[in-house]
Amino acid sequence: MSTMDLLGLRREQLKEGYSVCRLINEAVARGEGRLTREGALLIETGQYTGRSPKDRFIVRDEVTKETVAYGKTNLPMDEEVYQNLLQKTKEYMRDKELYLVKALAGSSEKHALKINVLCEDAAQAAFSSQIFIKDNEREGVDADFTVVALPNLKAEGEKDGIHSEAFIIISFRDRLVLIGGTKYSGEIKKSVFSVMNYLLPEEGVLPMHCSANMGKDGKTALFFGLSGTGKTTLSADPKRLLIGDDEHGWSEEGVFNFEGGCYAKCINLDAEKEKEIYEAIRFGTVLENVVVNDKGEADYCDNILTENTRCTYPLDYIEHRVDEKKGGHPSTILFLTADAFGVIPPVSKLTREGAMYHFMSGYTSKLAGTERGIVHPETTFSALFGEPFMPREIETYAQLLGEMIDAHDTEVYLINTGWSGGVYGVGQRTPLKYTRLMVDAALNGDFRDVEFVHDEIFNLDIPVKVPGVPDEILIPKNLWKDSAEYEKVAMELSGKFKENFHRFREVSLNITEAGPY
Ligand SMILES: Nc1ncnc2c1ncn2[C@@H]1O[C@H](COP(=O)(O)OP(=O)(O)O)[C@@H](O)[C@H]1O
Ligand SMILES: C=C(OP(=O)(O)O)C(=O)O
Ligand SMILES: [Mn+2]
Repeated sequence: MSTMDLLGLRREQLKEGYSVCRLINEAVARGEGRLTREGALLIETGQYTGRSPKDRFIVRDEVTKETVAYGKTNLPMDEEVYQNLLQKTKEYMRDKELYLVKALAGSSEKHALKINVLCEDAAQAAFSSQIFIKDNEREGVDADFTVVALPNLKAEGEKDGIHSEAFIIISFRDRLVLIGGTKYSGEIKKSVFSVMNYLLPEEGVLPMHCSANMGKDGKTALFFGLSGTGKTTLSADPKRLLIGDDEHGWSEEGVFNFEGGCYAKCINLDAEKEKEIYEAIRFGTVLENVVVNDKGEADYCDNILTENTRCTYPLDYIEHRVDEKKGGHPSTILFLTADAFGVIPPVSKLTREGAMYHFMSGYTSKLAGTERGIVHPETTFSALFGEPFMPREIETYAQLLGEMIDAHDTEVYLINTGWSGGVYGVGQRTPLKYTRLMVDAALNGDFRDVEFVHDEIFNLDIPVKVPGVPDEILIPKNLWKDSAEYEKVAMELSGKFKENFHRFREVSLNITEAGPY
């Protein structure tokens, strides 16, 4: 059965081939949003201003029951519950017109997925056109995967066998994503990401929650990190060319972006410190939950609606970019972590085993806003720096990374973009300008001739010099007033690492021993 038939849709219901300009005009005419002084489309998403992991399900079927790592992050949904919500979705759409956005997930000819996004809101259709790779020339309505985004369709929680009025359901059998009850656009992009992350390992491709850019020398760098750790901010660098800010695949040909646009945070956005992003906010950009006054002026410091304010713009709004959205095999990988305890060094070099250890651990903090219910930084171990988006067993991805970094001699660093010197609330987040200098040093090869000191708690090698950065901030202990307190907090965190790593029983001793002592 075709997806159109499965959804009970007739071709006349679909508004297809609309330009972004037209979608934005319609969004304004329909009262979904308004234009800011810079011409960006501002929308408010209401109750849901971040992702809702408890409402995201993968339908359990004959194939997924063997291949999806069901559990706390990949919540199973029974066929019956799915059929009921599919039926509700069909009824809801019966007499509606929907925007059809044809797009590609993946800038690789070989590994791209043809996707259709069906939206009830013009604003979400504009978002989808900007975040994905446009594929307007494609004829017909067939696609490899379809996403249906119906923010105004609310489920009935327990009565429907789910937890709230929101649902994000992925069916791999029907090649369908159903989203209802939430207007947060991040759900659309991250569900397509999850789909790619399930499909690609079967093609021998490693899907990654990372940003990517390229130096003037043509060398590619990847920045892995959970939300809020700096993927988007650090990869938008005028000295380098941006490939993408969030989702990439690593294949036999190199690195490719899944997307055609970026989804940047706007909170405290500063015209000088984050110039590239600031200047990307103009006509065609979709702003979510930013506070804008009657004159159309944005106040990026206002977090009254959420800490997780966002802007979406196509990659070509960034001046320094790689139009093909592809790069070679990465020379350097940076794992970004936001340590809320202030004990992880701001930059350290990882051995091959250390890289595997930290990739599987994915230690960081969940920062406020991106997930429902997170108000303060909360310690978490999110394997692969993106566990919520990875449907398969962690080891599947880790093994692929190991093979890739071996084959391409990739150097790996751990960068703490979080707090340094004292527990959360006391210390301050490492200043962005210093993190940028540490990233520069790693990417320029400046650490090749520098001495390293060994961190005796975390088993990390810390460079003693970074051009432009005061030496003393490189060693966390220096920033603590009370070194006994430092030791106590560091040992506690080291214990958490070990406790977490117990989940990986099959892993080789070399990798386990590359973690904290
Ligand atoms: N040292 C730092 N490194 C990176 N980002 C920082 C730093 N200090 C503060 N920030 C802020 O943290 C946020 C990082 O978010 P972002 O780059 O969107 O992360 P991601 O893309 O990984 O979700 C930005 O708002 C940025 O201004
Ligand atoms: C969009 C999200 O993530 P990121 O901040 O990594 O882009 C998200 O987690 O909803
Ligand atoms: Mn980002």
